[in-house]
Amino acid sequence: MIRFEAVSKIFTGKKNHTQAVSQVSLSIAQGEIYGIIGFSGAGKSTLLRLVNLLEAPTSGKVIVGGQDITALKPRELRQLRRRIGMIFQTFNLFNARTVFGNVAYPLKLAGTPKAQIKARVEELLRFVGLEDKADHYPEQLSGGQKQRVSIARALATSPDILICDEATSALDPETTGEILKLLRRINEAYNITILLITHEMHVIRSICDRVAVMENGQVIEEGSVYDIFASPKQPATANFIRSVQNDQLSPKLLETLKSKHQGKLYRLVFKGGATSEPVLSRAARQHNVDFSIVYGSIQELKGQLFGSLIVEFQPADELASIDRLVAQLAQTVEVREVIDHES
Ligand SMILES: Nc1ncnc2c1ncn2[C@@H]1O[C@H](COP(=O)(O)OP(=O)(O)OP(=O)(O)O)[C@@H](O)[C@H]1O
Repeated sequence: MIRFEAVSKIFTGKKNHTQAVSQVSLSIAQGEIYGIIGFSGAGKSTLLRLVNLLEAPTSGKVIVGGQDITALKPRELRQLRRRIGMIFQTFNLFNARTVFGNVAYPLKLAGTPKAQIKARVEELLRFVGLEDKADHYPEQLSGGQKQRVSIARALATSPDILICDEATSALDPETTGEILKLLRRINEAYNITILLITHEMHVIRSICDRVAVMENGQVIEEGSVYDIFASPKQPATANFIRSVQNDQLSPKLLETLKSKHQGKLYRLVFKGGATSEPVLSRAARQHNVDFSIVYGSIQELKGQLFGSLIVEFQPADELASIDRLVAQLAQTVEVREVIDHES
């Protein structure tokens, strides 16, 4: 379906050159959900943009559906782009157009008759669960709803490939889960090949079939999600996976922590906006629970903060409810009780 053959991309500036993609060879089968991971600057976005020729390769071939796209004429390229939908972290909706207008846009460009546009847009809005929002403007929608609109727009011309550039990175955990479910449904219903880049390992874990790891413009490792996670071969892959998971405690450390803290231990994973809110102290006060932070880390990845804390909860008085506290926290952060081993 998509094949990169020894593809390189060099950006040439006035003073210096940047080799963003270096001799990449990869094959992505039709109907696969394929993830690309790697640290910032590894070349992921550039590789993605080569698939619809938003960037042209400096050398090598990009074959899509059996066609070498670098050899296409402008008209053929426009046709190719109709077969490839793309969604972004920032949604990239037209703010001055309604939801209907946004989804209809690519069909208008393709010269589709009005009645067909109406039927197709209504079908797509039903598919993404936004049939009642056709007349709304993007600013009236939540992040998750905006991403649904951009997905409907990307699907308008019935593409066989959907490219997702950090599509869930601006969303909270629950909305991320819903969008991932939708992507899975699209993949199954239409047999669309999905190529995505993300720095969120749980995205890879929950929907991808295979994954490639990039470093310095090269694909250093590639394989099934299970193999890459369970037994990374390259030290850089292991390093990347550890750094973004950042939450595996060694059994020895866990044992030490549990021996020092008799109360219930919970792991809280904060991401995005939740890292700057006093969610923990507020909820603990409300439910009369004392907490102490046992272990934790905060890291920055692609400009976003990710925090992982292990906290001990103890009732402050007879009105305390740890269960209610946990239920409240679970609305904004991931919460799980720390048991004997961590998976
Ligand atoms: N248009 C451009 N002009 C010059 N250099 C560029 C351009 N686009 C990307 N680069 C450079 O190419 C390299 C790879 O960038 P790319 O955005 O593909 O990486 P990435 O893995 O997607 O990173 P991130 O996760 O931060 O988006 C970087 O060194 C970047 O600065």
